Amino acid sequence: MNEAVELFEQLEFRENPLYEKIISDLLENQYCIVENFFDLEEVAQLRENLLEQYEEDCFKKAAIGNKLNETIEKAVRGDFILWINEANAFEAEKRFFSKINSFVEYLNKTCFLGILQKEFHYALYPEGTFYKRHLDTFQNDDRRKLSLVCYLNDEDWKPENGGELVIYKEEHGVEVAKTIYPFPGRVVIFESQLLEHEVKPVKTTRLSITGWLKTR
Ligand SMILES: O=C(O)CCC(=O)C(=O)O
Ligand SMILES: [Fe+2]
Repeated sequence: MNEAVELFEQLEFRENPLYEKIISDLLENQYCIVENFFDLEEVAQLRENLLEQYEEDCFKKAAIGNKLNETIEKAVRGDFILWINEANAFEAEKRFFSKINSFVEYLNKTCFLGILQKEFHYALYPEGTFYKRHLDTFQNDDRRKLSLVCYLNDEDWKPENGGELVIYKEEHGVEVAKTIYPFPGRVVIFESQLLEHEVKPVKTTRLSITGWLKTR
């Protein structure tokens, strides 16, 4: 790289307190909860996009495993998903990706994680559905490094609605369960290959975007 450009890039780098907090939480706990990563206006627009496409029948029953190993298994997960294509994204989705991309760029500058790819899908859990305890990595694919879940529920979403995310992790040799409610605007980030987790049965339709930051 040209020296002037390199110097400019160094000068341009600004420490971001929010991203630094996420990174230190991830290093310490393997997961991190970020409140208001998206504001309620952004959440409302993404929710609208989700529901419109759901009503147009664009969603499909989520499967277990990747495309080489696809089995629909209602006993394991009951959500419906739609992959989001960044190349022909709606306005709200473009803003979503620009926030995600800025975070990824920061990660790559500061953590050498080598995130080169990402994939995100909308998810809708109808009443009565759940996702049993699992790890977000497939037998034939270990490229997923970080899982991100962005909740798109309504502002008046209540804990009685169920659908908590429970993350299982080891602390001082014992397993502890961390219960995380899907409040709107909240984003949960965790190490895809390390932390098992589940979605408890949902009592009211539960909306989210889930995605993975991947190497290669
Ligand atoms: O929606 C959540 O809280 C977690 C979803 C999940 O574990 C997954 O899609 O792999
Ligand atoms: Fe998962």
